[in-house]
Order: sequence, then C-alpha cells, then structure tokens
Amino acid sequence: MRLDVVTIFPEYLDPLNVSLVGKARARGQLGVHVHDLRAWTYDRHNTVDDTPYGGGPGMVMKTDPWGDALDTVLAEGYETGAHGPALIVPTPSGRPFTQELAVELSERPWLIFTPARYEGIDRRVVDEYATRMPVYEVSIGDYVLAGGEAAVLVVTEAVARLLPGVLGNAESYRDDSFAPGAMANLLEGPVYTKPPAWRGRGIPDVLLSGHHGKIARWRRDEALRRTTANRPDLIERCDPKAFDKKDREM
Ligand SMILES: Nc1c(O)cccc1[N+](=O)[O-]
Repeated sequence: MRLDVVTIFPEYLDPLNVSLVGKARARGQLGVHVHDLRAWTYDRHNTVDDTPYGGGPGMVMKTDPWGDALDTVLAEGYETGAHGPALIVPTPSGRPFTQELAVELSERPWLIFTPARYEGIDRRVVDEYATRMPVYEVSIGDYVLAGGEAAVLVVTEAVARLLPGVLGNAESYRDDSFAPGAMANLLEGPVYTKPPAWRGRGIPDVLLSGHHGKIARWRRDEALRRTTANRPDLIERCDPKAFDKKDREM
C-alpha cells in the first residue's frame, strides 16, 4: 500500500516514522510520501488560503495549490483504474471513521490524504477529483480540531495494522474491539498481567483457572458489561447468535 499526504504541516506527520507504521515502512509493507502543499504556491508569502465567498469567519484553502499538488501526486501513477487511488478527506462533516471503514480502506492499494486547515478546502477540489477516484470524507469524532492532520495519523494507524504481516499476532486483531466476528460492536474487557498481586489487588480467579472455555465466556461477559456501560448504542447491533457459536467453539 502507498499513502500520500498533502499538508501545510509536513512535520505533523513525523509520527508515521515510528512504531507500527514506521516498522511497516521499514519492511516495505507500506510506502508513505508526505508533501508540503506550499511547494505548489508561487507568491512571496506561499499563500494557500483566501476569504470565503459569501462572507463569514475564517479563511478557505484555495483551489490551485491543491489541484497542482494532487495532479503531481497522481502523475506518479502508482496504481490506476478500479483499484487505484482513493482520496481521503478528514473533515468534521464526514462519515464516521469506523473499524469497518478501516478494513475497506486497507483493501485499497493507494490512499491520498488531504488534511485541511482553516475553514476547509474550496469544495471544487473534492468535486474535481471525485470524477477521477473514490472520495472518502471521514470524521474521527464530533469535536473541533485545528486541522485534519491528527485524523490522518489515526486513520493511517487503524488501516496499516490491518495490512498482511504488519501485526505480529493475527489473533490479537481477531479479538480487537470492533473487529469482525463475535466481538464486532463490543468493547474489549479488562486485561491483566504479572505480578499476580499488586497493592493488595489480585487477578480474577477465572483467568488463573486454565479453563479456556470459562475464560472466553468471562471475557465475553466483561465485554458485554463494559459495552452496556459505555456504549449502549452498540449493544443492539451485537449478534447474539455469534456468541452462541463462540461459546460452542470454547
Ligand atoms: N473533527 C475534525 C476537525 O475539527 C477538523 C478536521 C478533521 C476532523 N475529523 O476528522 O474529525
């Protein structure tokens, strides 16, 4: 997979050089190319924004720098056609970014991110490139950020960990919160490790029992309890039949 990010804060994407994504890059499983949008400005102040038509507060990011930048990126022609690039536009007005969408994006060969600043990008940029590739306008949450770069980090990590060979233990993916299957739409329950006692606090006996069926059922019940407490909106989306099947597998 190849990722391109066009931004006015390229240094914001430095975390893509470390940890899981950094290792995937080093192993050649992921290519990441960060581009400074101001490289496609030609005035003394490297201007990327202007006042909004119709008035109102703030500034809007101009068409030309984005168009020139995206044309340059696309001219590299990494992958084209049906399985070619997709444009990922982080925006508070986008569809919620979910594990399901992360899986969908992880199956594409090339993602091009356009994190905006100010009040956003002139709409004609998205309209122009929507004629050439799928556009995903995604939101990582209902809160106000100064720009979309943090969302690029979030989406990139969620997608990169799904690429074949990136996660050392595929099992750990299977029981993730929101991963497909019986745990879909359930939050992960509590986890414990050594020492067996810490400041007078022990470990739930079932986890020391060695009975895998009971342990799996306890984890399922804890996940249901935590989901009911913190995300009741997910409970009605759970598939109770999947749990029966999972119990039988224990
Ligand atoms: N929430 C937000 C924002 O305020 C600005 C850019 C992107 C996002 N987002 O992806 O959620």
